[in-house]
Amino acid sequence: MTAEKLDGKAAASAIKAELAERVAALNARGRAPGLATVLVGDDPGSHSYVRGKHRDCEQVGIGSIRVDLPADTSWEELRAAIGDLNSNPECTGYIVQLPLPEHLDDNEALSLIDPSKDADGLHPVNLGRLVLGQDGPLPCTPRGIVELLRRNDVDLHGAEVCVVGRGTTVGRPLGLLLTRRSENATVTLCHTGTRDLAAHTKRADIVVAAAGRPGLLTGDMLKPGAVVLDVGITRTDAGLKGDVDESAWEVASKIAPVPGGVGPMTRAMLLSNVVDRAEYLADHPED
Ligand SMILES: Nc1nc2c(c(=O)[nH]1)N[C@@H](CN(C=O)c1ccc(C(=O)N[C@@H](CCC(=O)O)C(=O)O)cc1)CN2
Ligand SMILES: [Mg+2]
Repeated sequence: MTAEKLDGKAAASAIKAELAERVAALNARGRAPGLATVLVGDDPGSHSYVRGKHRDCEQVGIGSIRVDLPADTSWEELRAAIGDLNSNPECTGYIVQLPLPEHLDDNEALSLIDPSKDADGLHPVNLGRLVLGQDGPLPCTPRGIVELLRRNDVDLHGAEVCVVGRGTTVGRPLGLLLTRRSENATVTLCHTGTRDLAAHTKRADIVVAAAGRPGLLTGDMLKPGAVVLDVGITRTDAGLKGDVDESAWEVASKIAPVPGGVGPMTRAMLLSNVVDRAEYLADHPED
């Protein structure tokens, strides 16, 4: 068996075309959305993701604001930059690019964002809303995974899903999303403390590899015909490496690879969160 590719690039382009129409309608109503990014430091990966986010905004007609701060930014300076965006009416949503440099705490920074402008769905209030099953912005990678599966007719209802990785941007919120009544999957959340990882992955209909360990998931760890989503991105001298080993292609039925799988969906879902929020504000001007 050679697995079929779950093409995140193609799905993201289709989503962006849909969003461009919604943005044009918002602009015509005088309710233009505006996304801002806050980037601290010189990490080349983060710079490339932020560049991509601004390019995406331009493609769909969303105005964007870029706040780049040096690696030695103090906590007070970061707090001031976030405060400025909280009160800037041209910014309807924004993100703080993660990870921040060592001396700044990611979670403390996220908690300073006005939850109503949290385009990443990572503010504690919005993660709490996800726990409670209330509407709100969803973290972009988990939302992108569910959307990529939906657009490729992969049924989640009753499916056994094994998520490898318990980080706050992917694994943990993905577990919450997949176990909502609307998705109805059964989730096993594995991590570095899991005793026998293969025993869990082998039972799963769908495996999401988000551990950041290149080649971790091999074909012999999969049930034949399983659907696999690779979310681990590691930059090596030989290029980008995902968590999924080549051998998985001979066992799985579908694979979302790195690059070209979940990554482009993460970017498209950020735009979706911004447009969803701008439409809500257009319909509820009193908020
Ligand atoms: N504030 C946030 N920080 C981070 C998030 C996030 O959702 N919000 N996720 C990741 C980084 N990220 C977006 O910020 C992201 C990662 C990867 C891609 C992507 O398109 N990947 C490509 C490969 C790109 C490459 O060449 O490096 C792919 O998989 O095809 C987009 C966004 C951590 N930080
Ligand atoms: Mg830090």
